Amino acid sequence: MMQDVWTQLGPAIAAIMFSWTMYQNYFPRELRGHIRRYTDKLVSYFYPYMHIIVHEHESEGWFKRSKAYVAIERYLSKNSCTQAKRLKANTVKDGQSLVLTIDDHEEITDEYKGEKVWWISSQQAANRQTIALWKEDDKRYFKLKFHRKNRELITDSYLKYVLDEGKAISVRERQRKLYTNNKGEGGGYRYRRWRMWTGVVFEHPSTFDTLAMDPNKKQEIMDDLQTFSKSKDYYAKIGKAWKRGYLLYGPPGTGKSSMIAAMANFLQYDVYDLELTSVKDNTELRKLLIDTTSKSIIVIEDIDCSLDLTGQREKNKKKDEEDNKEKDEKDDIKEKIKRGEAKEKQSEVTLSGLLNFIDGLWSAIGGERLIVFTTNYVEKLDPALIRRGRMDKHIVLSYCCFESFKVLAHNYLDVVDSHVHFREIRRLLGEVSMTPADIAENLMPKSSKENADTCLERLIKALETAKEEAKLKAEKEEKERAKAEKEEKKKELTATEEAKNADGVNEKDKSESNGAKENGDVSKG
Ligand SMILES: Nc1ncnc2c1ncn2[C@@H]1O[C@H](COP(=O)(O)OP(=O)(O)OP(=O)(O)O)[C@@H](O)[C@H]1O
Ligand SMILES: [Mg+2]
Repeated sequence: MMQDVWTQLGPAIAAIMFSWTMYQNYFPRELRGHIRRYTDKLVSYFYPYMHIIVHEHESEGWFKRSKAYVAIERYLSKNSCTQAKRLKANTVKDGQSLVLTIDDHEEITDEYKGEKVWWISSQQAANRQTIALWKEDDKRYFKLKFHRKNRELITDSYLKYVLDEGKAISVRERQRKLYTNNKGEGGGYRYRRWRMWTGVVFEHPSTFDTLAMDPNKKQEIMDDLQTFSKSKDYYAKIGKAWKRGYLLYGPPGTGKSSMIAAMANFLQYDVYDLELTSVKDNTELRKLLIDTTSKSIIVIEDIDCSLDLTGQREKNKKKDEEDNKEKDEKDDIKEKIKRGEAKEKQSEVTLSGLLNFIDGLWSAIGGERLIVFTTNYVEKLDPALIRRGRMDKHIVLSYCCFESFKVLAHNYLDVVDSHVHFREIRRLLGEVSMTPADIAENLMPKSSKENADTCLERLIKALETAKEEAKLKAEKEEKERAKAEKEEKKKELTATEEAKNADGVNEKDKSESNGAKENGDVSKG
């Protein structure tokens, strides 16, 4: 039976193929175009579906894959595993993981607002007859098929949704990087631009869960970050560049750097750690800014040490003074060169250059960026640098409170909620200041024999020692203060006595001179 069917079908197929070849070879091109147009029209009467094609490579920039194609590929990878029978694996994250997507000529179904659409992955064979310098690959494309009645839904919102989702998946799954700027020396512009930032894989394990701080404050920061990352339209509406400045300040070891890592992990951002002292001048600073990508945190640690900002400001004000100083410096450098001990040239970045970096016209390029400054001495910074709008949120990270300690005890020792030593620790933390870094060091088991009890006991001892030291220091300071006060009083007393004596002498001189005057007058009289 089956054999009969094939026997009849064989010649028919052969005839169709023959006619097709004849048609392709002998019909004039223009005529074929007309025929195609009319057949398409005819088909569209009976066939209610429409197609949109997205090519892998756009005509210009042949070597670069189309961003839309890549986004669609990522979007489809969500459904491909469950629907497609043949999958294609692409490596991402520098070869560390695979993204599965539909293979050529596979079809998967998607649903949007209750309407069905179909995605087909296809390829068009390359023109093998062309003589080219490189071997031309087959041209891949995605074909989106949908019902005519959904035309507006698909073109107005579905395509945007697919692209946004695809991009979001790429961002979520990308290998995040930690960049640092290179010293801008040597080479032409191209060379320097190529190597403006050097990146390594960002793998800091700090998260908001591991960060010890007041839970309410922590939640507030997380909410702030979350709101920022979702406020693209809002920022556009109020006419502000989509960026936010954070100033983190507090004593060393209170978690400023740890918080930056936690922020990056929370928002899935890259980190650009900017070493200001290596930046040659304001122009290079601007180039560095332009070279950063969206969804990133630009960090300047210890901003007070990076530049002599107050000095720079005064410099601007007192230009004459500066000119003289510069001359002296130049003479000094010449002298040093003579002696062969000239140091590397210092950064010429100025406060106004930095202010421009934070909120000048160029800062809006790229969007979705956090700028974070850290410092141990907030009072040293120029108010212009940290005013709201530049540094929108000021966060103080301070000594460890009991709530912060509980987070550390949980993380380091798996002690949840309570322990017999907690009362004592709570009392001591109320009396003495210790940084989370010091607390953490005491809580960390140093050998396999140590357990939660021994670590907490060590912490109590350390807190008691710190309390004793603080007491001794306070006593010493009090003594010094009393001594200084005493000396001050003594000085004041001597000064008043000297003044009194001087007054006495003056009075005497006065009366003597008056006496002489009177005598003179009398003698005159
Ligand atoms: N709030 C905190 N929560 C959890 N761990 C902390 C905290 N603060 C400090 N630590 C621990 O102490 C170490 C040092 O902290 P970190 O480098 O974040 O301090 P810092 O404030 O940046 O100090 P510096 O001002 O010296 O740069 C971290 O590796 C971390 O283990
Ligand atoms: Mg730090």
